[in-house]
Amino acid sequence: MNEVEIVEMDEVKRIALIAHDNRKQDLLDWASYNVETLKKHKLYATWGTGTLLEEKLGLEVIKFKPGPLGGDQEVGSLIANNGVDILVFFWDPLEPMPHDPDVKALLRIAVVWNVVVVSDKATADFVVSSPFFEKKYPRLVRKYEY
Ligand SMILES: O=C(CO)COP(=O)(O)O
Repeated sequence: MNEVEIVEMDEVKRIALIAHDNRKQDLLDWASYNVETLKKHKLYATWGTGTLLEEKLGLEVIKFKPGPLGGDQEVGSLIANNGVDILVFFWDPLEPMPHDPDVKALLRIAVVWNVVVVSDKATADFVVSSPFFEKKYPRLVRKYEY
């Protein structure tokens, strides 16, 4: 058995929000419906997504660079340093991107650290209505040797 440690998620979740251009409206619609809930949490986003969330919904967001210019990697770095509890990443399943390796790396590192990963509205609805969304949650993370 691999050794694991508990990394407690607080009541206030650290949520990274990212959407590819074809999915930005889907993310905006979901965030708009849940805006009062999202206001209670700490939000991060890549530049384009964060700007929309600020301008359209008035959310307070800590923004990273645009996704294709390193923003996805910045979010990945935050995950590796235990700075994210939930990654809401509405990625585009129908269009190849110049930064596909960054997208894959971000999705991969989120699984390495057992972060909650959301890629579509159905899962987003389940996650936001989970009792754990506003409660502490003992996240199990494998203890890696290095
Ligand atoms: O390309 C993205 C994620 O891979 C999204 O980037 P923006 O939020 O900066 O548009």
